[in-house]
Amino acid sequence: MDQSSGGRRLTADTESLPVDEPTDLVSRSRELEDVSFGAIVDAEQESRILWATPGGLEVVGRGVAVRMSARGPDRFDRIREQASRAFDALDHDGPHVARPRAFGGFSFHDEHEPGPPWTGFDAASFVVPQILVIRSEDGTWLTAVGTHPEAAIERLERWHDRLAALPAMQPSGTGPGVTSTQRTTSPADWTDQVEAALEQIEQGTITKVVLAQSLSVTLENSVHVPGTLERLRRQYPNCYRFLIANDTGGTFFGAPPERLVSKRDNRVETEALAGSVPRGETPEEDDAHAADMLDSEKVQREHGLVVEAIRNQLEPLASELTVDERTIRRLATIQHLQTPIAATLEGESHVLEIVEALHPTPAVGGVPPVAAWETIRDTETFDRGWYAAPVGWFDADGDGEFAVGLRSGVASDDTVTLFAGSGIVADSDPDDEWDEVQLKFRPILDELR
Ligand SMILES: C=C(O[C@H]1C=CC=C(C(=O)O)[C@@H]1O)C(=O)O
Repeated sequence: MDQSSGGRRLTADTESLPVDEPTDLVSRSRELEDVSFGAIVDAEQESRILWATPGGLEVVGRGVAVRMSARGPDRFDRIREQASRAFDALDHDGPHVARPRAFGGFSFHDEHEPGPPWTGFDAASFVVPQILVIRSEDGTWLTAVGTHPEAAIERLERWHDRLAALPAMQPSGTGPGVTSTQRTTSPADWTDQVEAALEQIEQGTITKVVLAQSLSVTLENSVHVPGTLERLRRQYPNCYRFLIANDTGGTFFGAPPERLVSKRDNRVETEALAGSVPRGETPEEDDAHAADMLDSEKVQREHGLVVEAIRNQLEPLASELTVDERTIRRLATIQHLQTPIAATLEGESHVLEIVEALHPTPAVGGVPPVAAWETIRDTETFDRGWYAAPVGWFDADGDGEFAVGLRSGVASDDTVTLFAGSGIVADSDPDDEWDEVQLKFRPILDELR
């Protein structure tokens, strides 16, 4: 079975596919002349993905060879079970860089029920696309995935011809224009929310919580997400870029600065990214803001909580763990405090196990995690959906890479809903935190204007 429209659905509650039935995924690859990635994902009502890393890997995918989805607290395990059914008998003929991967992500919390603007975004959902174009230092590759060799080869050849007919370059265009914006949280509500969180911090229920806001942006014209991402690439070249479009019309996209995890064999790299100051108008002003952040006891404490939580989560899985020096991460509109963290895994782990262990770090959740989540749930008046949650890919070996879905928005029709948050610790000032959240809306908002 190899349906062009839906692919095989491996949902957690589908009992018709026995757990141990090997599925026979076949993939075939061939090298390509360069093609326009934007043009490949420029389709409507079809599942599409785009993934690009600061390290230089870029992937676009179309169609669904296999779909995996799950809900509930064991959603990470359920996806892994479905992945092993899909990938165990994989027959890939092509270089390693061109291998098939499953792309997707998770909602922030496992209680998530998809509804507008998150229609079609389950608590966990991944696809192995039927067509992948992969660009890296090893060249540009086209990979076709099917359920038997003839189908994969036929698809490969058909798409090779089709891509040759596409423009090699596509203009990235201009923003669609903003008609109006609507906040979920007024400045007065925000002050109340932050003060209530500060009270909880004083009482000792929590030490840190990341509170977020959402901003619904009504557009003059519908947004062209691939073009928006191309413009974001120029502004934020050292950030991830992603697009996940499901076949019901919703597209989650963004340019997050934060890596949740990358895993290759037994090597894991992650980071703590927390603490923010604006960019300055001049290099001197930039440096002064950065120096303020380095000197701030409050920011150091806020950041330290993230480093400690990541260390505690990774240590039981690692034979060696290194925490690097804190540095300044400078982006076009904001600067952050960043600590790279790396580990060698003790045994064999799937990247999804690491994702599960780390998410949510206190850079997007809080300390302690359960009480912080309760504060988020009781405070925020909107659904975080996939905002601030893991988004990325894994392969048949259990390797993969995930970013944190920040500096992001979900687009449908003429609306994009943006999300941004900020870490609240003792001594946080509601007005400063408000300003910080507005800065974090800017990457996407600036490209929509
Ligand atoms: C929660 C967000 O940012 C996180 C990442 C970097 C700095 C952060 C901060 O300083 O609060 C946040 O932890 C967001 O962008 O919505």
